[in-house]
Amino acid sequence: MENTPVVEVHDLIKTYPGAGVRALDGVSVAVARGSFCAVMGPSGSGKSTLLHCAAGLDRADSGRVRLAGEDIERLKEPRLTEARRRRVGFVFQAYNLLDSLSVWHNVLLPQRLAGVRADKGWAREVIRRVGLAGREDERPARLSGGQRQRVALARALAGRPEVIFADEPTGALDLATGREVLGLLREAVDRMGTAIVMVTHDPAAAAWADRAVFLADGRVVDELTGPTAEGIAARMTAVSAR
Ligand SMILES: Nc1ncnc2c1ncn2[C@@H]1O[C@H](COP(=O)(O)OP(=O)(O)OP(=O)(O)O)[C@@H](O)[C@H]1O
Repeated sequence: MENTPVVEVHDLIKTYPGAGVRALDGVSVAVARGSFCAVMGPSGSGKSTLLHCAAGLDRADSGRVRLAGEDIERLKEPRLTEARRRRVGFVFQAYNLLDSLSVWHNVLLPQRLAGVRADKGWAREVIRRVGLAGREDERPARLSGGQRQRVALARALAGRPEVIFADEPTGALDLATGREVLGLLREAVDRMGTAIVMVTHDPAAAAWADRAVFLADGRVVDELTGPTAEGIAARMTAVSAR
């Protein structure tokens, strides 16, 4: 079990209704437990579609999706939602916090929705780890972009997911704030053993990952292990010129 990839997709094909081209055209990727994988590629190459299908937020037309060894493409609702809530955390570019709730209640919301008893001690700990101890009662609207993304990360970590899917998590942040958030994602991998799959356009952000996978026209066309920002930028130029 320990050696099973935390995310494994095989030969995913997806076409959106009405769209002529395949958003995913036979994608296979495996992400090791406790590792950090960046997904890169030109606009429209299928990055978000891959993330959504791998996380069980959307269904591919065909292919296999395994989360922590469980075949999720066969699961019907509500079991798919349950599997997602049990195994997966999400961080989005737009934070997706509820302004009507405090930081504390935003962090606990996924567990409330799942109807499971929240681990409040752990929630306090992850809020501390993202640097927001003492801000639990505040509303997200009063926080900066970087602080809101820290709340979103605490919310993702509070359920002890095996993997966090992050879609452009630093896309709305300035450089320095983005770096702080990437440092926290890296810490979640190194200290908590959470795997992260992160879609990004930014080579400097992808360089925080252990591995970068490159998509073009719905296919995996390249990958780099132990990537540097320069190495990634060079590959991106090559991929975009295809
Ligand atoms: N809801 C949708 N309906 C129709 N077509 C879609 C939909 N979502 C994505 N597509 C198409 O699928 C392809 C892949 O899109 P996707 O958003 O996955 O790419 P991406 O690499 O994440 O792009 P970006 O970097 O611009 O976010 C594109 O051709 C896009 O136009």
